[in-house]
Amino acid sequence: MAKTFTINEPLDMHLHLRDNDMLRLVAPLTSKTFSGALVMPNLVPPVTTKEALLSYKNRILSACNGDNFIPFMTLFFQNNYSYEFLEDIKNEIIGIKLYPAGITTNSETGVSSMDIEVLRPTLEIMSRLGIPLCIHGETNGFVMDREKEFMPIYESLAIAFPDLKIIMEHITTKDAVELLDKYQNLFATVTLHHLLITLDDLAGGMLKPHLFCKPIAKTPIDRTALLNAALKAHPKLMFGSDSAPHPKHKKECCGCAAGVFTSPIALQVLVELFEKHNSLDNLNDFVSNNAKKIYNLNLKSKTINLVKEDFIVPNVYEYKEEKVVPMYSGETLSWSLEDN
Ligand SMILES: NC(=O)N[C@@H](CC(=O)O)C(=O)O
Ligand SMILES: [Zn+2]
Ligand SMILES: [Zn+2]
Repeated sequence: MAKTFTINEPLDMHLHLRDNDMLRLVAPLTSKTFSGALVMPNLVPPVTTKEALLSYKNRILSACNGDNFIPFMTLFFQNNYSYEFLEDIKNEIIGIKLYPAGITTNSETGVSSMDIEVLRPTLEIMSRLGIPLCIHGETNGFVMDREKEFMPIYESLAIAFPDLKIIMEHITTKDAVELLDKYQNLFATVTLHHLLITLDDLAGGMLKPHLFCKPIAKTPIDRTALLNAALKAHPKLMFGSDSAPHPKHKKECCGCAAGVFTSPIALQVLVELFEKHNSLDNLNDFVSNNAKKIYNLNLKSKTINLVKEDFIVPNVYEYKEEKVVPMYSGETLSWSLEDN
């Protein structure tokens, strides 16, 4: 008999759903298997108004085929948000996402300075209203050092705003894992791919554009630290795939866009990984319970069964003119979704 594993209310706490046909293509691949996901606001233009946020949420829901799925919406951080605006939008959002300008895909209108005094007015309002702050934490230094160089900024923010929940998004370093235990108000997401790959997988042999993302994959020491924290379901660490689809022609070209597309394989590979390390007992915490506690989420029940049967990852997912290549395209995974 096939071996099975059950995940209750899986959550993806860092997801890019894009818009238009790409949204129609990728949203069902998450809404089918996850109970909810924190949706990133880095559209072009970014989500900065209540109207844009609510209409994006409606477009997401209509792309989800009626699945039992909650898109947790985020707003793109700007320094000029007023108390009235944030109080009014508070119940529609799970958090606000801050990007240093130009540091990653569609972040051009992000903040041009991480100076605490510049950020203070908005962060004080968020702190008072209990709105979490999600951050893409990289400087514009040497690419392998960008996250490490951002650590003092996380520390200053954690100290200056003790009541503000700060989420270090898609952490990739041992330094970030260690910082989690230093400040009560610091939390983090980690992706699937950063638990699996290092810079070697991306660029050690033939260049693999589909593994290129920001922050870039780091060293074996970093990967081990991330993996150990995930496998023990560190209570301040949540699963956030950072599944970031880009059209195939924008990945397989000169000037490859940053982002790894993992939505359709995430749960299967997580089960495989946690099984391999004898940690399946912790997987429900890592992929659901930790996020529920950190963000105080109430969800409708949703049970996802996986079976130990081969799943051949499609070479490409397509809808109309859109084509997107998933991580592990064409490879065989050892776990599948039950109804696949
Ligand atoms: N991770 C990435 O490499 N890309 C993300 C943006 C982000 O999460 O930084 C995207 O939107 O494509
Ligand atoms: Zn990012
Ligand atoms: Zn992202």
